[in-house]
Amino acid sequence: MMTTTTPVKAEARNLSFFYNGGHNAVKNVSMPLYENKITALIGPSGCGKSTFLRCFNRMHDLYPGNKYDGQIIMHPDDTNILEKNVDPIEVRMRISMVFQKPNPFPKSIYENVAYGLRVRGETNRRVVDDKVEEALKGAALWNEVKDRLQDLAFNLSGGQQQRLCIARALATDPEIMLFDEPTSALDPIATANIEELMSELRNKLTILVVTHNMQQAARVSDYTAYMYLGELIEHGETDRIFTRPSRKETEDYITGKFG
Ligand SMILES: Nc1ncnc2c1ncn2[C@@H]1O[C@H](COP(=O)(O)OP(=O)(O)OP(=O)(O)O)[C@@H](O)[C@H]1O
Repeated sequence: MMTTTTPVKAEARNLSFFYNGGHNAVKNVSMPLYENKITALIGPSGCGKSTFLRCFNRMHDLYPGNKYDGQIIMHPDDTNILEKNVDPIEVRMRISMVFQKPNPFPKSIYENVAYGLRVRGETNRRVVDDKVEEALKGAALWNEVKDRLQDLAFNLSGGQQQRLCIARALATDPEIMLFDEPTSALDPIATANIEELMSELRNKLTILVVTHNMQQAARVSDYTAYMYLGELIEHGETDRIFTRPSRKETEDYITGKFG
């Protein structure tokens, strides 16, 4: 049984985010990500789920004029990853991201997975080989690609490409993985594979996943957060959120009366 003593891996503290021009897409959100747990973010289109998720790996830094307010604290080191003096590249090694559509680089399967290690400056061939193998195994793709590591990544199926992107994200040993609607471009079988993989990955890292699919949130997550108009309406254990939500807005959304 889960208890309130579950360790917190990271937490948003009074986090707000403003897009260039001032649009306030995330409003004063405080929320924990429990360690070795999957937290699902649900809510109607445009409520700020992706914006919130992208704060965790400083994706918004890539566009000038965007502004964060508040903190995202990583534990156990208590680093506020939004601090100006924290290197966003390092943050992205610790907190990696998998996107909605598989987005492999126009490189070989091997080089896709080795990418983060090369960025880190790893040149030892043996070390890179081992890491690539480990990451592909971690992403349940090794058996399918071990004899064709030099093939172009684009030759893989959509579901394989998404697992390759997970392997690429795993290669730098992240502590947290962010998934932004990771299965919305995939068929039901590839979706089931990714969901199973997420459940396994939870044993070694912490996951935050945005999903439109409430069945998916109920199936894969330990905690669920419901967002609306940039605000966090409710956060709690998934079983409770889906059976006994404490806010009327959450109930209306999950029962399909709204959104
Ligand atoms: N690059 C951007 N510049 C300005 N506003 C943006 C930008 N991206 C998103 N927004 C706005 O921020 C708000 C939140 O968008 P966001 O994509 O985070 O919502 P979402 O809940 O993930 O939606 P969806 O489920 O449709 O993906 C929306 O009002 C959106 O129009």
